[in-house]
Amino acid sequence: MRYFPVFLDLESKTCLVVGAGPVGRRKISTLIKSCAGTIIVIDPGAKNHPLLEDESIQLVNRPFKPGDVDGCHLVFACTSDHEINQQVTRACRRKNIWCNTATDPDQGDLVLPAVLERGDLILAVSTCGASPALSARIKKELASRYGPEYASLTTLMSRVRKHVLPMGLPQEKNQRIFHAILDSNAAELLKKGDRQGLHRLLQSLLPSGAHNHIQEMIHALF
Ligand SMILES: C[C@@]1(CC(=O)O)c2cc3[nH]c(cc4nc(cc5[nH]c(cc(n2)[C@H]1CCC(=O)O)[C@@](C)(CC(=O)O)[C@@H]5CCC(=O)O)C(CC(=O)O)=C4CCC(=O)O)c(CCC(=O)O)c3CC(=O)O
Ligand SMILES: NC(=O)C1=CN([C@@H]2O[C@H](COP(=O)(O)OP(=O)(O)OC[C@H]3O[C@@H](n4cnc5c(N)ncnc54)[C@H](O)[C@@H]3O)[C@@H](O)[C@H]2O)C=CC1
Repeated sequence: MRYFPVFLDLESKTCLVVGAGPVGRRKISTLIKSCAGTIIVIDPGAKNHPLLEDESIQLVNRPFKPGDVDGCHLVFACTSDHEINQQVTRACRRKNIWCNTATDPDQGDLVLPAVLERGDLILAVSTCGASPALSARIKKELASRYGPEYASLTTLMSRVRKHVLPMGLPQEKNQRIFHAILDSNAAELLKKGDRQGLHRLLQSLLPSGAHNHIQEMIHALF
């Protein structure tokens, strides 16, 4: 495997995006959504884009200088100028800072996947730089297979787990319960908005000790 797949917790981390064109803005948008701490954006020509008005953004309207990477945990070089992106990656390398580059992936430390977000279910597709168009295509296919009901299914499964694990059943029994829900039509019931159907389904699949938590498990899923 050319790259190590991972999900980063960026809360309270400082991230820098150099270049706020369409490509840089895609990175900024994901950073805002994943609650990164401070997001510094450097671009001499950054226009008044609504994205850049987010309170987590510190916009710097001038060209990049190597010292800009100081104190950053993660840096994105997103200008369309290879030489500038190389200056960014070199500055990061000198300071051991993780760097992504939009123009010369091999010179950076990480590449970004195409991301489908369904609440806490995140489907990320990468071709390790081989074909971003293929990643985007597969993401689109996944979006039609895994609709918005999968955000609710993920919440439901997390709540079921939270109630079932403390019951102290053998691990195989827990596994059987979780897989039985996933093998059922739970996703379809969520999609159809069939609250009573889901309640009945959980009653038939969960151990009786968890039955008094079913209301709580399905709360606000519809
Ligand atoms: C290596 C990587 C570096 C990185 O940015 O981390 C990189 C590099 C490059 N992309 C280029 C082109 C395109 N990139 C896209 C789209 C996306 N590119 C993304 C990631 C990555 N792009 C990383 C590898 C990901 C992987 O391997 O899967 C996505 C998944 C995520 C994101 O950017 O947030 C996002 C999908 C968003 C979505 O739909 O979800 C399209 C769009 C399309 O099809 O519409 C095109 C045109 C079609 C094509 O060229 O395929 C070029 C050539 C530019 C030129 O021609 O000058 C380079 C440079 C090079 O390859 O040298
Ligand atoms: N990784 C990816 O997903 C993709 C990467 N690309 C590559 O990414 C590059 C950037 O794409 P776009 O955003 O469309 O380009 P763009 O040209 O629209 O935006 C680049 C931004 O960088 C800024 N910039 C220029 N010099 C700078 C400096 N010295 N310091 C700070 N900012 C500076 C510009 O003002 C501009 O706003 C393209 O050249 C392309 O090769 C293209 C498509 C997808």
